Amino acid sequence: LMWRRPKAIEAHFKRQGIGGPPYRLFLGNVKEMMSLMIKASSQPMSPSHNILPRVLSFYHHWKKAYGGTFLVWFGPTPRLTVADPDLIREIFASKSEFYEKDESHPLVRQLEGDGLLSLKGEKWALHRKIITPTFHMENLKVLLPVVGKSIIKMVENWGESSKTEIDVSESFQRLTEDIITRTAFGSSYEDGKAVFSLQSQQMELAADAFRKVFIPGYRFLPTTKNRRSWKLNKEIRRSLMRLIERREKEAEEGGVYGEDLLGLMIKARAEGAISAKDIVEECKTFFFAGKQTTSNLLTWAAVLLAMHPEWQERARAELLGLPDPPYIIPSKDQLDKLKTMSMILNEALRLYPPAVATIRQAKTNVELGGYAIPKGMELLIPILAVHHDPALWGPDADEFNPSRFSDGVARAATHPVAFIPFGLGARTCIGQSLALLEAKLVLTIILRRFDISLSPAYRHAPTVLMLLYPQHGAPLYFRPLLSAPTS
Ligand code: HEM
Repeated sequence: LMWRRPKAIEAHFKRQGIGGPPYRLFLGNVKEMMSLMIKASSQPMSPSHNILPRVLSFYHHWKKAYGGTFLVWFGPTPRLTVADPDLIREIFASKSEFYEKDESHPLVRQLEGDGLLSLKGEKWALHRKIITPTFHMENLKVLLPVVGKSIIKMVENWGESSKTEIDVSESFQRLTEDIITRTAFGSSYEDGKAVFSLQSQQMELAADAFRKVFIPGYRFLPTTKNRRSWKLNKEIRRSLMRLIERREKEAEEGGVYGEDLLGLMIKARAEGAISAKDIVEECKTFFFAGKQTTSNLLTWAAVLLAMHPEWQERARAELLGLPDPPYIIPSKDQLDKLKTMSMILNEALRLYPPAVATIRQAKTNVELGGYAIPKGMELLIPILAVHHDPALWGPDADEFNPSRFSDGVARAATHPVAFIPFGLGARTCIGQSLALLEAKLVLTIILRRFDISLSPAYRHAPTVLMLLYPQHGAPLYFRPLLSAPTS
């Protein structure tokens, strides 16, 4: 009980040499955090990659006074920030049995679904086991030609005038939505598309509500938007249930369930392992976890290539090694060999990680790198801050330099756990290889056809609303290359 009292918690950590901004009644440090954030996002920044002060302004601000590990109050909830890679390794990997996911905000929960991202314990382990084969290499391989076609369709009318301005953050969202639909629903792509289009509307409503999260009780008011959201939810559930039943019948008749997410889960349901509601929630989770993350990576990668033409040239030069004719969609093996492309994507993930932070909760009293952490304590891992730390990455930490990855990910920094865009350990991102393969394919197809540059309308303003995204969009110019493939 003692841990519930702010002064006692502050004293507990003070004794261990950990400070932080002082607790204030009810709001904790939320007021200061909000004003730091509002100030940081009130205007675009210079086109530099030193984005920590703008994106995680509270961490940047208090780190100067209290060091990298400090106590901060999200209202009545204390969180300990942990940016030391040795401690991060303990939390995610070597002592992960002492930590679990935190309870997410009900609005976030509604967005992300009650699936793999938030499940705990045995239920999580079971679902992870059922779902993992969705991402087996064989499945990804057959996905590539189909995905390649959607990408080519996307860029088909980009080069109509000599300079076409495209807001890539929107185009990439539509594309990743298409890809995640194929991964999740396989042969039922068309029906899946209808479900995910409802889910997309639902996400927009929830994101809107999320912005108003500081109005207590807001989501319980029967406002027009909330009523729409309830209706959407019901519709999503109903159409998914219909789809599940149809696929079940097909499987009974044909004997195959399919290796897509839906097929694997329907099989598990037939074996009595999971319920229909579990399937609905996992579909939501996939949509949430797979769509925005990957489209944000693609957006920042395209912006970085536009800002750094010398790396654009190097990436394009590497593509000359792919077999002719260039409009044939490259295979997984060919994409795996694109070393410069991998380095560029890693550097994009380092400087602009779509997931800027994550949280864990101590399941028991536990010792973390010499600190005594009380049961229930929340730990905030500021992924973005770790990725920008000069102590790990050197004095050029804020510069775009893909070469730092030339000897592999583990050797890019002074510590192998300095690079964690997909998390680490048992709860590492399940979609990592899909995301990277997808990103490589998209960039390959684009770089072969276009020169990318910033539109004069582009304003550099990375910001965070759950994920890292460009506050004012990402308008870029795509100039067709003379030798671009014609098909
Ligand atoms: C560039 C793209 C992506 C990034 C940066 C990313 C990032 C992450 C991170 C950091 C985590 C760990 C969260 C934590 O430890 O608290 C995670 C977990 C997860 N990701 Fe991704 N992700 C990406 C793409 C995808 C895709 C394409 C999918 C699905 C198709 C996906 C599905 C998931 C799921 C289901 C989990 C939870 C895994 C578990 O707890 O067992 N992600 N992701």
